[in-house]
Amino acid sequence: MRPTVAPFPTTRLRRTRRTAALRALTSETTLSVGDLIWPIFVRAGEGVEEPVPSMPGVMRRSVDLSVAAVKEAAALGIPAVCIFPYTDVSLKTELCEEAWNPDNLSNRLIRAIKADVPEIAVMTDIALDPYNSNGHDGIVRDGVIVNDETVEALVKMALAQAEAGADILGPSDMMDGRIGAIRKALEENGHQDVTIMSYSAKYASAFYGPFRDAVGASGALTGDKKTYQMDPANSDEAVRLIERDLMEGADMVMVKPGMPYLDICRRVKTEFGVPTYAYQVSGEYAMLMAAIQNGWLDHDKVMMESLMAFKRAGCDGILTYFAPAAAKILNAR
Ligand SMILES: NCc1[nH]cc(CCC(=O)O)c1CC(=O)O
Repeated sequence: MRPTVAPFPTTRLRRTRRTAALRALTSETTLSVGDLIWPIFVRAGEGVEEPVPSMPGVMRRSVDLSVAAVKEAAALGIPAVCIFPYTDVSLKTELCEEAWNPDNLSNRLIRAIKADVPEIAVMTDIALDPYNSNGHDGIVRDGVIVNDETVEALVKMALAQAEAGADILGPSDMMDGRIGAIRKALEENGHQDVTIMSYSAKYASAFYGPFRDAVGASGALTGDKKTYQMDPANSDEAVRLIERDLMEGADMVMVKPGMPYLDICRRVKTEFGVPTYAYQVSGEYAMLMAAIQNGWLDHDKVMMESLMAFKRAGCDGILTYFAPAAAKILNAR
């Protein structure tokens, strides 16, 4: 499509920008509460709420207070939350067994939410990093992140989460073959209606730093994640990964990080037309909040503009730490 423009002054593009009513009529994209997925951090204890220093406004909460927060999110109309556990170092091992413990923090929170706030969709994270003494998303053998053995572990993790009642599984590990293996296991174990949102195009990014603080994985990580996460230079490879994951049984696909990768979002939506999501990650949030706290950017305006940009780029939804704040503004309109 090529928009046509007659020569000035026949066309004056400012005409449709003159009033709020005309701007509303010509607005091409909408952002609504239904587009938001809220990532939350859960920790052990009861009645505990502690701030994540590198993510101003973001908390780690114990299961009871997480449920209360999720209840508020549901009341705001937010359709989904995504759970990330802050795991005590004593539970981290080289084989990451805690990842598929039916009673680990994350699985306990899934059950608690499903019991108290059944209407909200619960999304999970499938990767070994919160449980790995090496801080990697996969099992490490002789310094190598081994693919196939990791996939077996991820399948066990996925089944435990489905068993706990998760609605959306989110494999974020970037191993090869994991979507197919998880889909097959779900089909074989009576979980045919559980959806998978694959972190298909996940880049080896410097923007995940604050998240690794939030889940307590920063100290543990040796080296980087470049042998499994993508090279930020690549775009064609993202298209191959998306197609591969769709063929293996992903229902929804994700691009991550978000703002620096909107070209990838647009390309994925245009080429496949599937439910497409982006993750506005911890570093993007921290970057905006740091400028906001310095008085250099306006919180509400920059938050809403950044979220609208995802919609304009073709995303159907956004994982964002701003979800409750954005929902409040959208509901007040
Ligand atoms: N595999 C774990 C995972 N799931 C989501 C994020 C990052 C989220 C964020 O930065 O907000 C990460 C970190 C990583 O891959 O190192």
